[in-house]
Amino acid sequence: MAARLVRRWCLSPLQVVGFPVVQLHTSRTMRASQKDFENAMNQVKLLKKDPGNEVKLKLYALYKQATEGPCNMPKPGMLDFINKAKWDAWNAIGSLPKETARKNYVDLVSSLSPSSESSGRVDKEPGSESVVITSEDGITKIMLNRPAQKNAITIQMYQEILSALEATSKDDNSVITVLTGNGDYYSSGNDLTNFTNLPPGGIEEVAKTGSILLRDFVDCFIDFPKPLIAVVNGPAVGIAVTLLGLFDAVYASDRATFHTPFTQLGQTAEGCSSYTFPKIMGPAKAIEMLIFGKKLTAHEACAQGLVTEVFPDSTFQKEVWARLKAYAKLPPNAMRISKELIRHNEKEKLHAVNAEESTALQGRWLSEECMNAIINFLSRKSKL
Ligand SMILES: CCCCC/C=C/CC(=O)SCCNC(=O)CCNC(=O)[C@H](O)C(C)(C)COP(=O)(O)OP(=O)(O)OC[C@H]1O[C@@H](n2cnc3c(N)ncnc32)[C@H](O)[C@@H]1OP(=O)(O)O
Repeated sequence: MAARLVRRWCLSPLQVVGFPVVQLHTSRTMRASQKDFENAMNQVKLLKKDPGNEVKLKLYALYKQATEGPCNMPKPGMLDFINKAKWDAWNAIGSLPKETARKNYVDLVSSLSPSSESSGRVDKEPGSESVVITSEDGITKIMLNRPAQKNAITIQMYQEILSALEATSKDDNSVITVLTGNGDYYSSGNDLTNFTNLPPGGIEEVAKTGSILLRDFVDCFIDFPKPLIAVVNGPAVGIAVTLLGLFDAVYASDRATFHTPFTQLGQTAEGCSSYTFPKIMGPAKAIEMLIFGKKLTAHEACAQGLVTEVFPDSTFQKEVWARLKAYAKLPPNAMRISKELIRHNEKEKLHAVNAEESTALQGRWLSEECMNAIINFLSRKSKL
């Protein structure tokens, strides 16, 4: 769903909002600035990189102000996420004169033009896939690969990770499996735009299918039969943190942080963390994280038992991969049977917890608290 949203924006923000270009040819007396405005609109279509939702909302708002004046449209409903974010952006401009809006639009587009694009941030993506799966020396590496979006997990990525885990659990050449992130983040958790592209069944359908996918996804971690290691290369948020309670070892860079801002998002714990976190760190510390959204440093998470070991960022990759290569040479069947012995008594409980958490979230995703939080994120009124 997120990919679809981005693709829609990438075509052109103006195509998304459905404006016919001819609408702009209005007055001969405004031709000079009108021409700049039209050129700017064409430049937007030629942008090589998606400028991001915040900029696109600004462009949209300035475009509307420049062509129609102040926003006097009725406010879209709560569930109409995208139109509500656009309405908010346009309405926030107030009574800015049309000509100023036109000039601001032209200036903003020029700051995004190809020359400034080339001096901007470059994504270091080794491939275009959002999840990259590689196998070497008995190690299957599942790497989240959306560094520009802080490795936020889209619906498609959940499905790809799930399929990769299923395949690697049956692959005799794969001894240990690693989940990691490309770029500065491990993962910013669930992609918040997963909830914004509404199917015909509306938000209820999104919540229902999301809850089923979440349950299947987490079940796969509960049942994974071989050693599962998290290589936490940077900050982790939401589901990227909670799942760690189901891993067999968690190695973290000292740059990593661990944040579960569920309450702030109007949401509740998932990934079995309502059970694993109190068990790992005791209820008092688990509640600080899962209810109050306290962010832990890597060393704090290690002291609480969520992280196995912390490494200096400068040597993190080298040290961790050297260790994992050695572990992958250990007898695989002995490791698998030991894991089964350690984990099997908990499995039934974990599946029941996962089912409960997924059902609770289905309800949360329909709540006003959650919708407001997502709208706020999309319109960038607040950051965590
Ligand atoms: C099947 C469904 C299962 C659902 C399971 C439910 C899980 C619950 C959770 O995981 S809750 C956690 C959700 N995550 C968040 O709330 C994090 C939101 N992101 C942020 O707060 C910030 O982006 C940040 C703190 C992670 C990083 O801030 P920073 O200022 O360093 O960077 P930017 O904000 O500019 O981010 C760069 C671009 O990345 C996009 N992005 C980052 N995280 C997400 C995300 N979780 N969802 C969607 N998009 C995300 C961000 O929008 C920027 O994109 P842009 O350049 O296009 O604006």
